[in-house]
Amino acid sequence: MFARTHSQYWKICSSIRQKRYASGNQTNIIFGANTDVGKTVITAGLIRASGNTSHYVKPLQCGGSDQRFVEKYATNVTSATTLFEWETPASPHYAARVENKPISDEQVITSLKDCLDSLNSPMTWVETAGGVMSPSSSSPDNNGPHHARDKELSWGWVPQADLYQTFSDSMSAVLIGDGRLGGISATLTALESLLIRGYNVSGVIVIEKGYENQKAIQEYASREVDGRTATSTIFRYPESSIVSLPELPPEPEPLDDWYHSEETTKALESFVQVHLNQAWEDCKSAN
Ligand SMILES: C[C@@H]1NC(=O)N[C@@H]1CCCCCC(=O)O
Repeated sequence: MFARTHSQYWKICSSIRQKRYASGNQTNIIFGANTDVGKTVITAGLIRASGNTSHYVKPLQCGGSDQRFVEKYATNVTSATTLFEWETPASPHYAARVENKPISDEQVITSLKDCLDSLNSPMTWVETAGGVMSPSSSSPDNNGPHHARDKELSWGWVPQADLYQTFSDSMSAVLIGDGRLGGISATLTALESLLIRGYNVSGVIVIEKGYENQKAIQEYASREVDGRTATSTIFRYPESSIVSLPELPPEPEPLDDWYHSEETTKALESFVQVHLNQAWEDCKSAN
């Protein structure tokens, strides 16, 4: 299943890799352990922490506008773009069907590639929609044997981890974990889904909700596997790879104080400066 998706876009992928490495640009892809875990809040925080030359891209948006949130809270963002949007706040495959607005895998990948080619920035942040295995947008053109399909309509889709797999070795992945009860399992499941697809996962960031989920994820990743710690096989810097952020204030309170707090600022700045940059070097040298 994965090999087919990969080979389908292989040519596009190679050209992306060559161009991105040649220009020294770094592209990060943000995945979530689930929807509503704080992907956009953290992406805006990472952009705030990464200086003045960051671009934000949201390929699929269903209801609301994460782009507007990023523009509001990360005022240093150089550009923010949404590629495809639907009004229905639901899974992209469902929103596409109910609004009769199909977008195929190929359209998403080609449009994202064109967008990345047009940006000349040291740092780009691509935010996925929902969780790692949440569906892509559906389309009658998504009709390969690997597409999940509705029998009557035949508008197929793939999990987003498969959709973006073509970028797995040209982007550095960051997983936003789930701080809720049940979030340890959701985060570890999402992490494994990314790793088996070959993504370079540079770290996991969790907004805590009173359950110390980050600690459990770090403990699990640090256990011994075949005489080595699991963390050392996944993350180069185990201590700084799995990061926790303080609980968010209750809605609709603004997030300015949360972003300005020492705990949030320090955690995100060190993640961007030390960890992500190193992860990116690793990603480059592996190619
Ligand atoms: C509704 C939200 N809007 C958006 O742009 N992303 C979210 C999509 C959530 C998809 C969840 C599908 C699932 O995994 O069940």
